Amino acid sequence: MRKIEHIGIAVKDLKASNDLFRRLLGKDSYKEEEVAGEGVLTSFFQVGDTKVELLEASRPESPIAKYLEKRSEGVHHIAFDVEDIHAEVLRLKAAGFEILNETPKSGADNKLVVFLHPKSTNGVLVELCQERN
Ligand SMILES: CC[C@H](C(=O)O)C(=O)SCCNC(=O)CCNC(=O)[C@H](O)C(C)(C)COP(=O)(O)OP(=O)(O)OC[C@H]1O[C@@H](n2cnc3c(N)ncnc32)[C@H](O)[C@@H]1OP(=O)(O)O
Ligand SMILES: [Co+2]
Repeated sequence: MRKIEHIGIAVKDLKASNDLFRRLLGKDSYKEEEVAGEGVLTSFFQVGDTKVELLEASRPESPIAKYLEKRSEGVHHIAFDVEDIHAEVLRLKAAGFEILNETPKSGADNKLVVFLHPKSTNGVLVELCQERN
């Protein structure tokens, strides 16, 4: 794990939350991107060498929709930047962590991503991100 790549925040209304974070951070989002496979609309703010990722559900069965059915808006996951996502999956699996998708899938912002189940990570949903070449 090289650094925290982003903090994912589940929101109900991406436009309203973009405005709020623009006022909070004093800067605009640098990218909005839909990840259809994940059922999310994302918006990214650069903060030093890490990012805030706002996430709105793009369809009812999205993990974000399910999350918001049970909870209020807020921090949804922590993403770590890794150099070799395949090696990290093997390392973490051997260390006893539950990997939700052993085969990396396409994420936002030109990444390959893997998620770990929060029950094996102290209740925090963890995402691994590797920059696509
Ligand atoms: C990839 C695009 C983008 C990017 O960065 O590039 C993203 O970040 S997309 C983010 C959205 N996608 C995901 O979150 C994918 C991984 N998530 C999942 O597979 C599910 O959400 C899962 C397995 C974490 C939970 O799904 P499930 O259907 O099991 O939901 P439950 O409500 O039944 O929860 C079971 C259990 O887990 C706890 N939980 C659920 N979500 C979270 C969370 N975000 N953080 C911490 N804990 C979470 C929930 O409280 C339940 O615990 P329990 O003790 O049983 O109540
Ligand atoms: Co994320």
